[in-house]
Amino acid sequence: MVSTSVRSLENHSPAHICPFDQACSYLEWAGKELKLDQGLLEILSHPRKVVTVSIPVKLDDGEVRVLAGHRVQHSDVLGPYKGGIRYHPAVTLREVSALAMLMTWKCALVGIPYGGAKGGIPIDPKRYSVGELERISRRYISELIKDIGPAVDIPAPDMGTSAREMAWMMDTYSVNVGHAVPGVVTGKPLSIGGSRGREMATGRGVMIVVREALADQGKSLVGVRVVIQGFGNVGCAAAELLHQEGAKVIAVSTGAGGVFSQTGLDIPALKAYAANNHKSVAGFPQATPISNADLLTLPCDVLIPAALENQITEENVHQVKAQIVAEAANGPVTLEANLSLEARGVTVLPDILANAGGVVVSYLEWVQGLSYVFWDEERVNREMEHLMVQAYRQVVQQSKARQVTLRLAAYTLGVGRVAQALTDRGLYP
Ligand SMILES: NC(=O)C1=CN([C@@H]2O[C@H](COP(=O)(O)OP(=O)(O)OC[C@H]3O[C@@H](n4cnc5c(N)ncnc54)[C@H](OP(=O)(O)O)[C@@H]3O)[C@@H](O)[C@H]2O)C=CC1
Ligand SMILES: O=C(O)CCC(=O)C(=O)O
Repeated sequence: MVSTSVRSLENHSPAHICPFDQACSYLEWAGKELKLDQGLLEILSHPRKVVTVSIPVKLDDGEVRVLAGHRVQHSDVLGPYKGGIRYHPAVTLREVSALAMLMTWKCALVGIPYGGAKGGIPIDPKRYSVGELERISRRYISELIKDIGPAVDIPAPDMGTSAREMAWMMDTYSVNVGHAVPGVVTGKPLSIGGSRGREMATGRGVMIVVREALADQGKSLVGVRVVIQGFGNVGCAAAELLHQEGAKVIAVSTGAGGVFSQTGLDIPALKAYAANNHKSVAGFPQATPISNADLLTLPCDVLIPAALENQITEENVHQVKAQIVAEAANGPVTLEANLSLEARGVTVLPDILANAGGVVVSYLEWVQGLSYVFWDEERVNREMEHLMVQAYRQVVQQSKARQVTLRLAAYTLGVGRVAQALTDRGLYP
């Protein structure tokens, strides 16, 4: 019944493309390729649990506002629910449900023992003070106290949240249960059991997967022209690491617009500039301003959407000129646009593979916490790289074996593993 309610909710997605319908379409595509029973697909297209809580918050000026806080738990067939928490004005229950489903396939694909979940609050964090954000985060987690835990559901950062919010959430959970429980969230500060390497992990995973895809085409990262939409946790780390490896990052953007340089941007200087400019890249010297729409259609070798879903659609896909599209964001390319890119021979590195570095290091953080042994950054990066390269290779192998694109290969692996586990556990038929 829960999923019926998710499916019947109105879509308020900005581009009028429903992220949950998109996620279900990708699932149906994989299910068809795997010849899964309709009943099994029906189970997989329904989140197991959907929670929406009210978050009353007293603002600094004395006004009381009641916010909605969502947590969608899609599947726990392979292990505890796992997935980030998003603070963004466009958050809806359907979007969170889509992102929760993607987490399930992602964890299964990279072989970590988790299910999938996601959370979100429809707010623009830039419009709230630090004190207000702390009150919102603490109340949200208090309301979800019975639904989360280190063996039940483990949140992490996503858009608009970071180690700071995870620390507040870990503290609130711990105070409620009466003792410190670092394992209830990942992406925490190092001081309370976070892992070295987590902050850069998603961007590092993107760099690794792009590097492997280029190597399969007989190329290296050196001199490759890269365009990145989004300069937050993921986009900035990807830019920095690709720049370090010799790639030429020619354009990046934030919500307010982007900057472009034909000869390549000085990424360390741009990072420092954005840090002092409210995280915006606008006005960066020695670069030309560019709109987000134009940035997506720049001639380049690698295009990395690292912001929101539904950025490459039927409307603009024919103008995309990249040879490789690496989905650092979740769901940035619609199914129709993906088919169009694939038909033109563009290599699409799908989200559940390309951005899995974050959840992989979250897993390594959880493992370190449970064993009370913490690793140096070199070891974390090595273990992560091993899992990412292994997943990439499995996707390539599946693509060859089934004669399908990397997208369908990744989805058949992720969905197929969850379907197998569901059957083995006796949950189906
Ligand atoms: N954090 C993580 O570990 C992981 C994140 N992801 C995914 O990566 C994506 C980005 O997440 P993350 O980097 O953490 O989020 P952040 O909040 O750290 O950064 C988001 C970036 O995207 C920009 N942005 C927002 N809207 C637009 C827009 N319409 N056009 C261009 N840029 C825009 C923001 O700019 P501004 O500040 O102006 O709004 C900001 O630079 C999301 O899809 C997320 O789900 C996936 C796996 C793990
Ligand atoms: O690190 C995590 O647990 C989740 C990261 C995430 O939300 C994602 O991969 O989309």
